[in-house]
Amino acid sequence: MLSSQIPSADVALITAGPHIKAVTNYKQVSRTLEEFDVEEQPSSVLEEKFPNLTIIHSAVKSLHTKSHCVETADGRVFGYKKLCICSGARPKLLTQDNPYMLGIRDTDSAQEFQKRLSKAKRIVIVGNGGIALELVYEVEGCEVIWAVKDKAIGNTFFDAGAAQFLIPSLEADKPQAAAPCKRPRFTTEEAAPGGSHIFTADRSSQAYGHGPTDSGSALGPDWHEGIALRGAEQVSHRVSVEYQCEVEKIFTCEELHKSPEQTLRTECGDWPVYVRLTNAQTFGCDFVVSATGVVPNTEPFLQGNTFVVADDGGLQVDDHMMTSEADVYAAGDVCTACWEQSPLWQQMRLWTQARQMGWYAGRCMAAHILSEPVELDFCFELFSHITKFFNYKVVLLGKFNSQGLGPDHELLVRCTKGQEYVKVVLSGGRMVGAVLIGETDLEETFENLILNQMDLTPYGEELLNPDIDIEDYFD
Ligand SMILES: Cc1cc2nc3c(=O)[nH]c(=O)nc-3n(C[C@H](O)[C@H](O)[C@H](O)COP(=O)(O)OP(=O)(O)OC[C@H]3O[C@@H](n4cnc5c(N)ncnc54)[C@H](O)[C@@H]3O)c2cc1C
Ligand SMILES: NC(=O)C1=CN([C@@H]2O[C@H](COP(=O)(O)OP(=O)(O)OC[C@H]3O[C@@H](n4cnc5c(N)ncnc54)[C@H](OP(=O)(O)O)[C@@H]3O)[C@@H](O)[C@H]2O)C=CC1
Repeated sequence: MLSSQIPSADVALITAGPHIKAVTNYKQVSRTLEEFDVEEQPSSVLEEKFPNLTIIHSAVKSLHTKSHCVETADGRVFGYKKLCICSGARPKLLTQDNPYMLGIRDTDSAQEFQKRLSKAKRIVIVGNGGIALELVYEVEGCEVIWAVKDKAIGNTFFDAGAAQFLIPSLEADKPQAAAPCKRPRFTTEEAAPGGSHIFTADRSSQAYGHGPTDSGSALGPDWHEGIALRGAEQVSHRVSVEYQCEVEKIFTCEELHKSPEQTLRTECGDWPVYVRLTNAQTFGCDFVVSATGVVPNTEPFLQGNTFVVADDGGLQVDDHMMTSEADVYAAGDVCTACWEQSPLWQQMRLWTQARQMGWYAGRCMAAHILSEPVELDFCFELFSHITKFFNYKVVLLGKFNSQGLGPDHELLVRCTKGQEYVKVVLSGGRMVGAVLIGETDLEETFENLILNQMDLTPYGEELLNPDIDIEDYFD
């Protein structure tokens, strides 16, 4: 964006990773919904496209905001007029430096996971968000113990109703895999019918350890396509969910023998590592995956500077993506949106938002240089995300999980077992959020209803009547 907005300016992209990730097959699905792939591309492709762009492969070691320069690990110093920090995030592991604990973020950590999985008979996955949801569905040939601290699966994306809809997919055999990806999207250095029903719910809603200098870009959508996630056993799916529990202790047999706790010693068997959960169950396994969220990669930028950092560790940015330091912007997973937000948008650390923020930050930087006005982009009006879980298309809109809403909101749900799950969140009779699982074809209509804040009270439950063509209805 920056290179195209100011062709006369020198633009440098400094990256610690060996590859450049590019957005391909971009498709605007509706006003705010977008779909795209993420692929590695040689630096030369981008440099050819933008003659004013130089790509520098080295990690930033330090930032000197007063003198407006950055120093890279290979000893070079680059001055800047404007700087945008887009250093992403890294896995927030349960424990650091445990050889039996893995996080998944980039190509290298995904390959390490794949390698260890190929020899594994049982793994424990901790966490209840995006990565855990993907892994429990994709992993085959290995028993999976999934420890979640909530009452239902997928708390970051779903409520208990949607979780209930998805659970049978974990228990059934997986459908025949789709045509395999012709080529892997990422490389490493080395290898360049049930019946429909409708009801109104009640009113209360219900690996790693890489430092910043050796971290690669986060994997993109469909990262597991093209890599086999198969363990050492002849089983398809075998997932046991341990609800409402956290990890109390992770230990090896050797540690156990030295332990004064007699009771624990009896739990020792042939597994390399053991996980004791707060529900008093202990599981031996080959390794543990900590899929417990991310921490923004801010380290090399903080020292000697006075950035205001948000509670979640991200660099605070205003509605122009500016940090508290002059001429320094931030976008993507590393930043925390601290402007007065639209009541229908919230930040989630996702590809979609990283792309939108990067694009908007580029526009803001250019506008500031050219002394032009710039307004907060429309994409921040409404939260929207398209993804896939358990082989279902998933669309999330607005306050899809009733985030921040008081008790006076209403949920409408329509569910057809094995086919679709549709949930609408209404506040004061107006639609403020929706979860669409399956091929519902409702995203555009619901997006419009959320954006135009039409009073839907007269329609009541008819809103989700499967016999009414809602698209026609609101045309
Ligand atoms: C396994 C997995 C699956 C995911 N699936 C999805 C999905 O399906 N849909 C979705 O929307 N989101 C998904 N995400 C989230 C998404 O990948 C991230 O939100 C997104 O990549 C953030 O983009 P970013 O540019 O801010 O950070 P990143 O993609 O992490 O890029 C940060 C870049 O900064 C570089 N860097 C870091 N420190 C330095 C330094 N000191 N000097 C120089 N360079 C540095 C890194 O090398 C990297 O290139 C997934 C994440 C993971 C881990
Ligand atoms: N398809 C998609 O859109 C995908 C998106 N992603 C993104 O990639 C990033 C990394 O994914 P992921 O690591 O799954 O992060 P998420 O933020 O999605 O989920 C983290 C999960 O771990 C839980 N958790 C946090 N701390 C602990 C703990 N100490 N013990 C047990 N559970 C804990 C969180 O609970 P709580 O919320 O209560 O803190 C939450 O359920 C995220 O930004 C995610 O949005 C990843 C994969 C797929």
